[in-house]
Amino acid sequence: MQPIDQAFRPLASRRAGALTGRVRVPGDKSISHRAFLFGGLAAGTTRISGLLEGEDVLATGRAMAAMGARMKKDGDVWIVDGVGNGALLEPDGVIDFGNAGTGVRLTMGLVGSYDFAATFVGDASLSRRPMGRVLDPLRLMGVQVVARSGDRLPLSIHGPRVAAPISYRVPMASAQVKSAVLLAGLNAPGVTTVIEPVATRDHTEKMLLGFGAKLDVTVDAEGARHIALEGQGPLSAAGDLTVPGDPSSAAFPLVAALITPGSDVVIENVLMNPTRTGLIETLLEMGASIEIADRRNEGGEDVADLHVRHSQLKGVAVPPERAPSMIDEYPVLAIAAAFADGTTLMQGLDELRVKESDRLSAVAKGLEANGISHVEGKDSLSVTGRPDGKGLGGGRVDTHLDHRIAMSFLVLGMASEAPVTIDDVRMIATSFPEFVAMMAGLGAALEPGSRN
Ligand SMILES: O=C(O)C1=C[C@@H](OP(=O)(O)O)[C@@H](O)[C@H](O)C1
Ligand SMILES: C=C(OP(=O)(O)O)C(=O)O
Repeated sequence: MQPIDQAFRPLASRRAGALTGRVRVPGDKSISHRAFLFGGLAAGTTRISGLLEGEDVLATGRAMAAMGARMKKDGDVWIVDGVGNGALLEPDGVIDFGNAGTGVRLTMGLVGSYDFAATFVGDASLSRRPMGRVLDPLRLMGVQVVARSGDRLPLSIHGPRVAAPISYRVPMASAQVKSAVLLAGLNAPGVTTVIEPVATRDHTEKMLLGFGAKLDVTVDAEGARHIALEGQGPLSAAGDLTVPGDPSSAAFPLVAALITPGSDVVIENVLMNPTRTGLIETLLEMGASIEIADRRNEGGEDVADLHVRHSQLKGVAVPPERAPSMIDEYPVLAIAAAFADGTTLMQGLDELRVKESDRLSAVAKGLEANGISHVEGKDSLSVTGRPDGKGLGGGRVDTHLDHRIAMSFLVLGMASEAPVTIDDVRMIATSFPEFVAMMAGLGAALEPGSRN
């Protein structure tokens, strides 16, 4: 049967020998969203280099422009003129965030403490994802919400005349929820505190400090982080801001090189913030040859060049407490595990069920279609590998509007015995528009696939 959406663009990936060369992945997606958000909010001009121009981040840029920020490009640099803290304008129309969970959740937080209405929509994937995790703390601050049942998009919010600062303990490991509450606190009088029992990526805290916010982080006896933000203070433009390479994008050429015999690849300028390096740690435990070269600090973040060579991997148990530092990397770790000697056990994966797709189920179905031995649990996945790749591949993978499922299974096809086809390549542009060209430049064979 023909797919209903005639625009689906299948892509096939087949084994074509070693991957070699030097590459630079695009800017970090989390930092790029925040660069547009904080640059658009802070008074003055912020010049952003290395910004990821993926669809998710551009949606955040458009949202900030709809609320009064001005942005333009000068060569490779984005120049953002912000409105000043507390001075966002009511958007005229509906704000469309497409596929972007980070974009919509952080922006809902940011505007939640404004006495105006804002309406948010997204694509079919985003409209299935839970928004209650952000709306619940916003309601405590006095925000009115009209949402589809189950707190899903499309939804409208209207902030109170004066938002109440709150102290909020984040019930799940989520940097998006932490950030949404802090951003709402920027326009509330007094101190808003987020208590984070499990540490997640810290870009919001670091960048808010860089923009001059008064923010204080302490750790209690149980190890929970308390992030206290003083609301309604001035935010001033950060001047020049450089976005380092995205470790979640680097994960794809990294795993592709590890599993494809003869490969030797350097990935330059990768963010090495410890809240983001769980995949590298895990792959090193699996026996990966990854040389972390030229560690340096750029704009307040550690970066390094990763020199990766094909390696014989072995299965490991990934500790569940590592999940927040590699949450977006489990799909591609499952592909690395398919080539490891023995079984790789991944636990603590409940959050994977509420990403762009139910990633636990999407990965398991993709592994199934390609002859990879695995067990899917409620919040776990174990994968048993075939180091020679024999008998692997030959399947067609449903990507469910999920860029990371698409890229992970294309990486599988680079080393499996039979080719792998994904149903649709388009979502890759949300986070890594250069992926297909970059991988082809390293020697991968990617070509249009058949529609059925
Ligand atoms: O704050 C961020 O920039 C992100 C946080 C994570 O989501 P959760 O907060 O839902 O874990 C991650 O999966 C997402 O890609 C980016
Ligand atoms: C989960 C992701 O993004 P988001 O939540 O921003 O859609 C991701 O990029 O893997």
